[in-house]
Amino acid sequence: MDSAQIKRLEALAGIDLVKMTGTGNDFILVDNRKAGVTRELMSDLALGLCQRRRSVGADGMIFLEPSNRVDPVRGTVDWRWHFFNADGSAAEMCGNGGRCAARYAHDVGLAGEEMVFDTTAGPIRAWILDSGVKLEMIHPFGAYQGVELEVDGGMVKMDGVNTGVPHAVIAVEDIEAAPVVPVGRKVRFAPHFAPAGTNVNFACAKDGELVVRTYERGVEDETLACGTGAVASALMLGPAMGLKSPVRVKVRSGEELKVHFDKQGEDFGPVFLEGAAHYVYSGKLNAEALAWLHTQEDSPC
Ligand SMILES: N[C@@H](CCC[C@H](N)C(=O)O)C(=O)O
Repeated sequence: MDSAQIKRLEALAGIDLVKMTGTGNDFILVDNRKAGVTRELMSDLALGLCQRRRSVGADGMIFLEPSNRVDPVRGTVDWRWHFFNADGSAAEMCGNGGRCAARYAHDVGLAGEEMVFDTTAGPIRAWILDSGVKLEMIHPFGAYQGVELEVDGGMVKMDGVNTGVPHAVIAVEDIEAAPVVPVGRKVRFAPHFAPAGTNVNFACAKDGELVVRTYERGVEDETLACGTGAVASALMLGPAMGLKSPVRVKVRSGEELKVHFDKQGEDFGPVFLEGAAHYVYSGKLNAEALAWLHTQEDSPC
């Protein structure tokens, strides 16, 4: 990133930021009606602010804007988002970010307690509940079973499905010992999934729930939770492991998500994701939060 772009980003100093967490997956949110961040700055702003220890730190950044679209199936769309992973890449959908953004949209008056918002993956219906937020997900697609890939000389078998973003799901016996980062990263970048890549989940059934750990694309690490990953794992492994809808999914933070579906043959029926969405803090952007970008400037040589 050149110094002119960093200056344009620093000129956003003073805009309001909110930090939220959805079961340990954390996000910076911006009400873009007030902030007015232009589309061409969003990815770099996300990259700048999501850096942990040197900036705000988050798994992703979300810009919320009003919408005037009417969806033929889900009706009036209240607002739309631009979602970015911590590495600045745009993602089509995010389950934990979706719950956080829905609560924030409600609180800043972009929507009522029931709403529809637009993502790149399609419109999502959301409900604000006393216990958290519930999302009606997009219709999952592209399900596959039994794909085997060679990783470090051994074969790794996986199922997968797109629940808004692509997910591979690997069943394991011992979730604590699951090689989430070393194997997850190799599967995520495997030529089989190129060019989009995939998120990679490791899951096992324990005490009547599904325990899931996720290597996230765009964060390029294990995160404490992944909503679309919880949904993919519940859909692909839940029934085979004897877990009925709603499947309770325990994520790496130790918190729980609920996945509702109605599997009839190949069809999953309407799919819902339910869980917590909490505020962490609200503040104003300080230009110094982007200071670390200066050390990343393109070198002339
Ligand atoms: N954490 C999210 C998924 C965010 C997008 C993902 N990293 C991707 O690029 O596919 C969730 O809760 O679903």
